[in-house]
Amino acid sequence: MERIEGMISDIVFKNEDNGYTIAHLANSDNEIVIVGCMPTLSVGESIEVEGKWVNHKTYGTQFEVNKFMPVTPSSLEGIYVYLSSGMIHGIGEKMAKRIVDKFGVDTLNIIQNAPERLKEVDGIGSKKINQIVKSYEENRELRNIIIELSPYGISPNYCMRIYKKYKNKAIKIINENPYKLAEDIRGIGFKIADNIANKIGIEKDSKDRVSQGILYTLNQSLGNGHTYLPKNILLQEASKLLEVEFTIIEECIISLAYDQKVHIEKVNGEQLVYLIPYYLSENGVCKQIIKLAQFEFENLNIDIEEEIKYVEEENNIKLAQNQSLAVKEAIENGVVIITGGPGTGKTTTINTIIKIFENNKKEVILAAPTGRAAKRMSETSGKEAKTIHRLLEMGYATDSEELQFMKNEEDPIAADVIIIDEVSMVDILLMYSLLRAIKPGTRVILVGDSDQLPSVGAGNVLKDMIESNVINVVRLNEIFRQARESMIVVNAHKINKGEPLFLNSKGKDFFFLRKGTNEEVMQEIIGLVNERLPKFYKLDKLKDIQILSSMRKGDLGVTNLNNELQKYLNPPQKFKVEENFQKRIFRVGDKVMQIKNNYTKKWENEDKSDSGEGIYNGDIGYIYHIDKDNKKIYVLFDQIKIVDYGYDELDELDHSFCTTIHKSQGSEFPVVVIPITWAPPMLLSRNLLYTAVTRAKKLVVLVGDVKYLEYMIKNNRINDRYSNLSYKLNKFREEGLLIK
Ligand SMILES: Nc1ncnc2c1ncn2[C@@H]1O[C@H](COP(=O)(O)OP(=O)(O)OP(=O)(O)O)[C@@H](O)[C@H]1O
Repeated sequence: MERIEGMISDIVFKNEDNGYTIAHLANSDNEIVIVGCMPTLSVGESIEVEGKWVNHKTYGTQFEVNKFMPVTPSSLEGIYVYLSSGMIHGIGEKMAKRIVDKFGVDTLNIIQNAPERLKEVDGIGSKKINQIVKSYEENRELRNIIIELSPYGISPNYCMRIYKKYKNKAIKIINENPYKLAEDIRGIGFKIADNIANKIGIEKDSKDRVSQGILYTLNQSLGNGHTYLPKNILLQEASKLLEVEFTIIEECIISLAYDQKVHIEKVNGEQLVYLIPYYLSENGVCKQIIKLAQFEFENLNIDIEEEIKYVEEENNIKLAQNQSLAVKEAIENGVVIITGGPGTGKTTTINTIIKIFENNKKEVILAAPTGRAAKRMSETSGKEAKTIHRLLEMGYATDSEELQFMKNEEDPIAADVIIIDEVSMVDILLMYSLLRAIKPGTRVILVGDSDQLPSVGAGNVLKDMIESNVINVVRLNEIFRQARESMIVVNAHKINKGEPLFLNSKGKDFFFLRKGTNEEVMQEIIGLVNERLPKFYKLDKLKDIQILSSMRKGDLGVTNLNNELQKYLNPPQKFKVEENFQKRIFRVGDKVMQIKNNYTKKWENEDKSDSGEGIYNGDIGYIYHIDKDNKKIYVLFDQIKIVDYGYDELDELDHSFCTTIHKSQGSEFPVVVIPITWAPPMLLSRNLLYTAVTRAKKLVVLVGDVKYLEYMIKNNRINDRYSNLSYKLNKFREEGLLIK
């Protein structure tokens, strides 16, 4: 039996007769679906459930509840979480437990009114008491948040997140607009915010509530990649959420449009509703691409054929017809897209383009959407490549607390040619930020593989641009001899075409190991990564091998795989310091991943002779040192960058012995191991398999049941995204604004 604690964020179904309930339970790790007899459950309630994971044929992985019990936020657990949260200097988890064991519910009262009594706890002397009292005072705001929000069922853990986000403005913000919590705090949904609003006395059909519900619905849809929602879909979704009539929602949509919070666009008689930044970005991308593409360049006075020949001789290759075409298009046009799968010569083409421009004294700048993709581009081109964020000089403007791009139309990037790699990962907002910072006259070359997973953020930018037929596109479709020898490359192309794969050819680099149950798959993966692969291929088990899973939850999901793999790949040892944090163990030597962009996170090398800023979503590092006294974990990224994380920043780190396929986008690893087992159909998709397989450079090992592999190859149901970019590019062209 497993136990999970969390807060009820949604009740999906309740049978009033027998109490059978389906609900969402959210905690700091994730949100899960729980099912069982829980007749008294209400949204916002903190509970602990006991039961087991099951796979439902239609609804996927669920937690079947045997027993559930309420957790009162002001209970000992709450006080313990508050004390051990890292907010109170001088108290760690063990000390917090000793204090709570000693004083129980009276703990906070003792700290405030009789701190001397803390001496009754082992390990606390006068110095520590002073520290505790001082930070207790400093934490007045957090305490107030806990007191104020506890009655709404918000646990201290969430209070801490709220505090971290809003600091001392928290109470004011929540009282003015409790719905902001749903937008800003991971794990708090609209329903919980709505619960607070309800208790504050906000009416069900009040304009504020309905407007917030509409904005929330649109914000949620961004998570599915949509840049807008058709009005009829928005009405349905919002009325499900708000339980009010369509007419009220419609009125509020109009008034939101009037207040310039949303934009309503009519397309072929249908109304589409956008959040403003997404509307501006979609239009902005169209306009800017047009300007860049329409620019009439002065003749470079070069013989392109000769230039290509020169580079070919220098590198002892002969470009394929489409590679030469790509080079020509790049030289003659303001904008070109070069697309192709693995091994089709994108890198070779980019390098030829760079050489020709540089031979002609043109300044070429390279960039990619992630740190890892930029690093790889630097390695393959031998020339510095930046992240797009760095290229756009993300930073703080004077008098502003918001991070923004310093490069824009007023201060554009100075370059003759800008080449962007891995464009499939660029979302609509970033594409607009990039294009608006490029002045007409600069050539833009966008390179990517449109069959990879689309960007995490909204939009389907690369695919839409290609499908629009408005921008010059060169498709590289020849797989070169050298690449053809790799079954990884050959099979990747087969996956794309929906064909059966070549598996287990002797001496090759693509294997499928058949295993039946989840337990067998798990044991096989552990055996492979811990012993057989490192021994046979002389690999470093942590650095060279990456396990990728399509899911977070379940036996073979990322969370569980990480827990299991940690036991084998970095087991506890006497000299290895470790720290428990929210049910996870962080241990020196652990492989970890930064899970959100942190543009201002500082790093230094060991002797402090080099330093910089920025650790990005998906960056992988290793725990290097844990300083328990100062509550800090030091992580080493890229072999030189040492970054310290306070215990209150550990929600930015995940273990990464195994990561999701989504997070692996833009990265490459020598060896990739992927469990292939049952998962919800949307996670058994062709492009997820394609992205996972193409991350490997030397070896792919799939472990599981071949029937799911076959299902994935056939399942080409790409989750459609609402995006209007392709349509708009065409519209502009029809109106004569774009000369192809
Ligand atoms: N015109 C060519 N003639 C012969 N070999 C080529 C040619 N172009 C590329 N190759 C070779 O084909 C292989 C794949 O090329 P390249 O690395 O440029 O492709 P890519 O599309 O960037 O691949 P990936 O996405 O897998 O990195 C390399 O070994 C490269 O040397």
